[in-house]
Amino acid sequence: MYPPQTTKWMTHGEAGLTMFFAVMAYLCLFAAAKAQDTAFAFHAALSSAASLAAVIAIGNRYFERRAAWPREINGRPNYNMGPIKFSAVMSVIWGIAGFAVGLLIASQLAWPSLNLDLPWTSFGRLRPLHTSAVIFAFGGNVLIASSFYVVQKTCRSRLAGDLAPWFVVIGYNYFILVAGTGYLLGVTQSKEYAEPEWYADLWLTIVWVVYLLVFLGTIIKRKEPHIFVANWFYLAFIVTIAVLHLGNNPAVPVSLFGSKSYVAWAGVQDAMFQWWYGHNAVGFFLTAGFLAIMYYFIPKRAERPIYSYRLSIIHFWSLIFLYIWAGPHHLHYTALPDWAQTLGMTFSIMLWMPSWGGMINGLMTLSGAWDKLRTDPVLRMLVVSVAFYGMSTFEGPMMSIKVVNSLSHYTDWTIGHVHSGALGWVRFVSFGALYCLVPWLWDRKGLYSLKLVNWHFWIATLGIVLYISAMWVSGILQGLMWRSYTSLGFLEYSFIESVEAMHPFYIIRAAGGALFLVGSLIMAFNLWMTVRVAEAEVKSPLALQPAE
Ligand code: HEM
Ligand code: HEM
Ligand SMILES: [Cu+2]
Repeated sequence: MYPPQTTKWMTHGEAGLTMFFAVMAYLCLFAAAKAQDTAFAFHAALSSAASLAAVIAIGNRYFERRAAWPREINGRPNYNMGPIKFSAVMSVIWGIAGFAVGLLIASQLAWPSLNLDLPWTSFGRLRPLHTSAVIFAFGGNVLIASSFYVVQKTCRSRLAGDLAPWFVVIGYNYFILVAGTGYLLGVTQSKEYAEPEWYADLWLTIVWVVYLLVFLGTIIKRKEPHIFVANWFYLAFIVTIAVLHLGNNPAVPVSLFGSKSYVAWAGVQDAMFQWWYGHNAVGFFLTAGFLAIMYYFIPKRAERPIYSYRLSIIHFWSLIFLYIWAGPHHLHYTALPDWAQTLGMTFSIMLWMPSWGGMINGLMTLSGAWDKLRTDPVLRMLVVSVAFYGMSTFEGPMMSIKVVNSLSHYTDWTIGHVHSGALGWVRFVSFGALYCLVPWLWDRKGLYSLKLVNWHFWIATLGIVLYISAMWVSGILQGLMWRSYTSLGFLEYSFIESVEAMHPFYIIRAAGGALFLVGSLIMAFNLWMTVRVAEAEVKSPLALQPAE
């Protein structure tokens, strides 16, 4: 916090960060000069420029800010909303980019000539760009923005740290920029959902630790005795992602000045680490974090208390305990010992129960307010997301059963499962949260247009239905074609015949993706107009300015 006197001083954070970035600017410039490959040179030069920009930005902020800020505004803590606004805007931008790349790779699978015969635009490089953009860039920003909002409001305390929250949101988005441009340039450590190379991983580690400190610090100085359940889910998300990131990514760089590294683990241990990570990234990034959103935004929007607070606590502990063990269901029928596969399957089946407990808790929160589904499309989006959550957490345990997996694995069925969770659950709950957050953050009475939310809802829902039903049919068809034998024991179909059979479904999927993208453009327009023209919340002209 700023010292109370009116003479202006640099805070420890401002001075420390300025020095840190000044040193970084120099070191990165040095690394760029010594670089062994062009991608590394590019990233080092970019980081040097970014560090310099950070020094200038911190200096500017110091000269322009006041000497001291009020601790309270109208009897409420001086909440820090600036970094949240930044993250919310970034999430929409990345979301649209990620969906557009999704549509492009979907079209490439239908019409391979769209690969353009260039390395930068090939499916292999664009696919991780898509997955990282939608999961980490869109999803990550929604999670950071909403967690910073929820933790402040439910703890009734301003975000811990002064520059630290800004460091988290800008640092995180810088990580995404480095990761994404790296994929296009062919930099990857070839671990799914953990593709960024060692230097990007190190940077993310620093950012993530600061994120944890800001979140914990805010909880520690809370004025509310109770820690609301959403914060438990956010905390599990932050802590577990840190552990997963550290466990999956130890690597030895070939050179300190080159992008290539070799992962420390080898063979089946590497596979196990990778899917312990991959599965729990689903469990703690795509599930726990968004469940936190569910537990705050649905009650808030429906103006009802959580159906059962006790169930939410049981939901929390059982979910985090069971998720951690289920990773081996990604490695059925591989070199992984059979007992480990069976363990993964068993825990996956058990996982169905807490998942549905959470779903029921979310849906039943609407008891007594069901009529709002008719009038409030934002609430409808939130509730339908929970229904999709229920659907994909029924499908997942089913697919983890070994005999079912022997059909579904390697096929589009998995892709369908992913997108029913990703589009139906993760995206819809995020859209709902953004529709709530933007008017709150910019002090608007409401959204620019609820009608447009309604259009978004129906267009996107149609897109999801087209996407996942096409993948179910093509996945099962693929699986059955691959395992069908003639009476003489030969394979009935060549592989290329199964590829040909997919063509119509890939077109349907691309159409579904296009609809989903159109829906999100409608959302971006609506949110933009909300900030620009929607009626502002009436404020007293004497109201104090919040510190951002
Ligand atoms: C416009 C919407 C979208 C389209 C058209 C789309 C399309 C695709 C395509 C074509 C693939 C590659 C499938 C393959 O390799 O056979 C893919 C993979 C993937 N997408 Fe999307 N996607 C969309 C939105 C999303 C969203 C919102 C998420 C969010 C969380 C997501 C997460 C993933 C993941 C995790 C994979 C990898 C799946 C796996 O390896 O099993 N996608 N997507
Ligand atoms: C109880 C909950 C769940 C269980 C037990 C479960 C189980 C499974 C299984 C068995 C697979 C297929 C593995 C394979 O054959 O390769 C899978 C893949 C996947 N699931 Fe789930 N799932 C659950 C929920 C979810 C949810 C809610 C999401 C998304 C938000 C999700 C995202 C994914 C992704 C991204 C993959 C693809 C991983 C890859 O191969 O790249 N899952 N899941
Ligand atoms: Cu899994």
